[in-house]
Amino acid sequence: MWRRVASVSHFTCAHKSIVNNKDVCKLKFWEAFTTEIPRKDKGTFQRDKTPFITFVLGGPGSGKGTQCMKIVENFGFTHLSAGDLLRREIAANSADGTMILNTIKEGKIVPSELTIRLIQKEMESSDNYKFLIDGFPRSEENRIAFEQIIGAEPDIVLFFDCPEDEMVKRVLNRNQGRVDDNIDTIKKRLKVFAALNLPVVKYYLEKGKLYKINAVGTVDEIYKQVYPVFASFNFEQVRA
Ligand SMILES: Nc1ncnc2c1ncn2[C@@H]1O[C@H](COP(=O)(O)OP(=O)(O)O)[C@@H](O)[C@H]1O
Ligand SMILES: Nc1ccn([C@@H]2O[C@H](COP(=O)(O)OP(=O)(O)O)[C@@H](O)[C@H]2O)c(=O)n1
Ligand SMILES: [Mg+2]
Repeated sequence: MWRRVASVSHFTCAHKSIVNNKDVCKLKFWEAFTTEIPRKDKGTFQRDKTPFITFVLGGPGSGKGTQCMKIVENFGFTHLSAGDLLRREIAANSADGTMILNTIKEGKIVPSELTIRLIQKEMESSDNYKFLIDGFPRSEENRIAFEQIIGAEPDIVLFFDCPEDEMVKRVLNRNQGRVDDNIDTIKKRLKVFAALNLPVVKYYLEKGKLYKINAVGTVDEIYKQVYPVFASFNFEQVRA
């Protein structure tokens, strides 16, 4: 039913980045990573165990998590939401739990090393090689620290472009009991998004890795823009 569309909104041949990631495979993290992970894909996508990393960016309520669930369902990615990993630390009363809670309440960014450690742990314990890293990097500092600690860059970056009033409406209706889904914190998060996250979006636009998605419309309408991005890589489809 789905067909690859010719006008995928990207700014370069995203396959080009595969070459980049083969280079970073020489780094320590990926050496350990790739030797431990058996290939499960049978598709035409040839990466020889090299991780395929997608960063998923967008303001609060732009629909990142919702679209990630659909990508997981269709293309068998492992979804790592930075926010969910941080909230799990709070729920587990970990040593950093209180600091994370206070940071999230203020709509600020948790120190990069901590968030990256959580992401790295999940990646290393996964037997998948396809990752959606949702809500990360939230700042240039996040981005640079990931490159330094993990030694890799994303293959592609999705950016869900959504007007502020729509994001506010969605967050206020989210009803997940989150401490940051109130109007005061949302205002702070939107400011942080504009000041710290949009420069990251610009960086990946200039690098030719960005796929800008119009995040206004129904979930299915938005996914019709997302699907062809992944279909173009010929991953084995879990469900059509
Ligand atoms: N296209 C859409 N139209 C209306 N509501 C949406 C849409 N996509 C997601 N939502 C709802 O908006 C809220 C925020 O979505 P979510 O995926 O959690 O966004 P994010 O992870 O970017 O903060 C959720 O309640 C979700 O069900
Ligand atoms: N890379 C990240 C991601 C989230 N966070 C914190 O976690 C909060 C919630 O992130 P989230 O990704 O779950 O939020 P949504 O964009 O999904 O609404 C952010 O507002 C930050 O306070 C962070 O500090 N660093
Ligand atoms: Mg989310």
